[in-house]
Amino acid sequence: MTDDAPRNSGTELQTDWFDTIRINTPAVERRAASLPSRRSLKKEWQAAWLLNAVRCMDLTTLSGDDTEDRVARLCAKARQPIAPDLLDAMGVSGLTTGAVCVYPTMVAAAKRALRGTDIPVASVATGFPAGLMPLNLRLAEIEYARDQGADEIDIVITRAHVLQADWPALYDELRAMRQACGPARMKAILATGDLKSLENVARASHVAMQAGADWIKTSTGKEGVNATLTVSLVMCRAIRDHHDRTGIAVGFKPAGGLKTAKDAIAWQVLMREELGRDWLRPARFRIGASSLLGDLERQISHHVTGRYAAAHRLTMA
Ligand SMILES: O=C[C@H](O)COP(=O)(O)O
Repeated sequence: MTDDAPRNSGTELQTDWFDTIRINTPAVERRAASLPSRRSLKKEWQAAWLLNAVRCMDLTTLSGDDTEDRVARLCAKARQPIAPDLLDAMGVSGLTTGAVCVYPTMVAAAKRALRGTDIPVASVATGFPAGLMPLNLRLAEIEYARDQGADEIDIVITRAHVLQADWPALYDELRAMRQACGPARMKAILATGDLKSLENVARASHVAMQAGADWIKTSTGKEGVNATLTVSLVMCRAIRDHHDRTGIAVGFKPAGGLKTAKDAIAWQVLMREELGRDWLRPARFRIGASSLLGDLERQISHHVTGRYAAAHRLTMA
């Protein structure tokens, strides 16, 4: 999969774009809650959205007991996420996931396992998930992952800069990370569950985009609260505002807790309603998930065969 979105070269820090932002939290929460039911998808349309969720997925393993064998199995799944007979029945071929996402020391194994495909390898870095390491070491970790062959780097921001409203510190740090990424694209993980308010989510989103993040991502998956439709709505509106001001299209990645096909549909409805069809492509939308693929397979199998396949029939992620 070639990523056709131009890089986000960033802008100067522009705090006036967000420092007076106020968010009507109840209204945002009501809008977010309405999203899952906003589109009653007909059967064949629902199957198309399920397939789209697969091609936009960063198939992820970020566990302390990860091994090269597990990464190789994950990559085999990324190459063929849905059984060929099911795809044939739908007239689809060549479906892969959007990327594979691993720890830096697993990047080389992932690159080997994906040889011959154009599936990108994403690597977390910068002291994932807390990010509390000296900056020089965080930058070195980015460089290590890049040199191992990572095509995308998922960095984590320093939450304290947001909680203390130290926007220059956050911007400068993200600029340095963007520089360390070199040719690799940068996703900025905002760890929204740690940011205390929706205003802070919006502000951190703007600073990350101004600093040159190619995507903004909700969560590491390790916070107490990870991706929600409410924070995702706020981030998508920030993306839209940034695009209106600059013409730069920054991508969005919800991560952490997306487990079911219903989740995958709900977030795609959000993207369609808030940002439009162009944001339903892997270049601008990724779902960070370690177990979502299993339910997508089940639902796709049900769409094709009319029954739920037994677990052993599906090579779950
Ligand atoms: O993107 C990375 C997340 O850790 C995935 O979270 P999950 O394991 O809840 O799917």
